[in-house]
Amino acid sequence: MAGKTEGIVKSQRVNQESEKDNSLQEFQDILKEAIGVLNYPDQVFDFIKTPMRFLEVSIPVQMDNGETRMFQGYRAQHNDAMGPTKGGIRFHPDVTPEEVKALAGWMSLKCGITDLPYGGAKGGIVCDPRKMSFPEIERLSRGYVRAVSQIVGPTKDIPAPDMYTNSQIMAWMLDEYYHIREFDSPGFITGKPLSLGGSKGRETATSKGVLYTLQTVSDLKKIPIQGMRVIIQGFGNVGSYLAMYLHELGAKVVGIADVLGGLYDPDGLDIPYLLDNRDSFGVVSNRFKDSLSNQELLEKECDVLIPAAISGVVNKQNARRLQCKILIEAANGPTTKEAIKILDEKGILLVPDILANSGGVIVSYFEWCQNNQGYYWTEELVDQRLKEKITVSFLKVYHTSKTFSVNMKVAAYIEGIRKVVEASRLRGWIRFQS
Ligand SMILES: NC(=O)C1=CN([C@@H]2O[C@H](COP(=O)(O)OP(=O)(O)OC[C@H]3O[C@@H](n4cnc5c(N)ncnc54)[C@H](O)[C@@H]3O)[C@@H](O)[C@H]2O)C=CC1
Ligand SMILES: O=C(O)CCC(=O)C(=O)O
Repeated sequence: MAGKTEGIVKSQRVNQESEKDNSLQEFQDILKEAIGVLNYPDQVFDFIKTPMRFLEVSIPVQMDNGETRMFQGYRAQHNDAMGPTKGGIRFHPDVTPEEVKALAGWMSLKCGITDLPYGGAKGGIVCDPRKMSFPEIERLSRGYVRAVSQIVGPTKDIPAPDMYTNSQIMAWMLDEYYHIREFDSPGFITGKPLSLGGSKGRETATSKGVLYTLQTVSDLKKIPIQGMRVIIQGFGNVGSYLAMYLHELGAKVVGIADVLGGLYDPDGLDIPYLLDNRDSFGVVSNRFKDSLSNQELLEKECDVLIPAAISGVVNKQNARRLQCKILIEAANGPTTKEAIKILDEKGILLVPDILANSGGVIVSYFEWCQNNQGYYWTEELVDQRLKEKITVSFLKVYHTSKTFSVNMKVAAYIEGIRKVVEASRLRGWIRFQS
């Protein structure tokens, strides 16, 4: 085993589970607070607190042993006033209807903040892809598309990757959709492989977006990225590319974690080595001997803490012990509302998920535009437009937080809600005096 990382780090085989998933309640509580700041009537809260459409499906899948197993799947469409709905599909054993509904609501706000012509959606399947063969995952992916095909489509609801799904799964889903609809539009799904109409830069878009928000914060707070000590929880699509970019820019990535535990080195981890040795599910910590748990890692000293895995990991149990100056939410919903209050008291700046991780959906939008045009952009153009859009969105939210004297979380909700409500009012779906 080579590199600086040898012998220093490791983790217990502790799967750091979040508190019981409370995402929908979290979404609704902050929604209510932001609607109060905007002085909108209570009916606005009732209008957007839950998705306008929610589909639950049972998917029969033939397993490799010949038996049929049933899987539960969901698709939530939060609000389509701004355009077709948009959002990823998550494969995870802990997926619940409430979580999918919250994730769809967050997508609406994310699209509102970033000015995308979409509403929010999200899908999920209760499964553990780490324990399935590729043919089983393919049959499940195709079965999901058959089950939800009535409500999705390039002008209705456009799926994409999320946790434990990737471009190969998008390719199977696209192929299945073609069989069902006989409508050859690659714009049915984004995050596809390049050879099937994917966009350059989508694979790295979410991590690039997080990086650009961090660069803006670094300028505002005068903390240079060079030498910045960063801890990242999650070493999958988002966390691993982010670690690589930060490492290349001279930051010291002192900690990373995956589902099995955390690795820590105050002198900086050997990121290229870890990238070369992680498996296809973003796990690398099992290559090292135990010394540190995933939970302990979050509490280590650093300048910037970036949860990039699951929800609820920063909560009232550990928030007081955090030692970072800035927390950037790359995952969806990693910080509970009680924890956000504690971070406010401690003077820790939180950059919220619906802003920080919006790079993924921004480049998904670019992919959909390219599919609709049939004209494909260079990686430089994608990157330049992503940087521009996410930086403008960041500054808008930052300005709103100052105008209303609220934290960045509430400010981001305010910006998202404004757009969803404006589009809904113009359509005549909701009426009120303001
Ligand atoms: N992929 C994308 O484009 C976007 C992803 N996100 C969010 O970012 C987060 C990560 O997504 P991806 O990187 O795509 O997922 P991924 O499936 O590529 O990687 C997930 C990573 O999290 C780790 N992990 C899983 N459970 C964990 C736990 N209990 N404790 C610590 N680590 C754990 C895994 O070991 C893996 O390293 C999710 O919250 C997702 O919703 C948000 C916007 C877009
Ligand atoms: O790329 C997309 O359309 C959606 C990505 C996503 O699911 C998210 O931002 O949480």
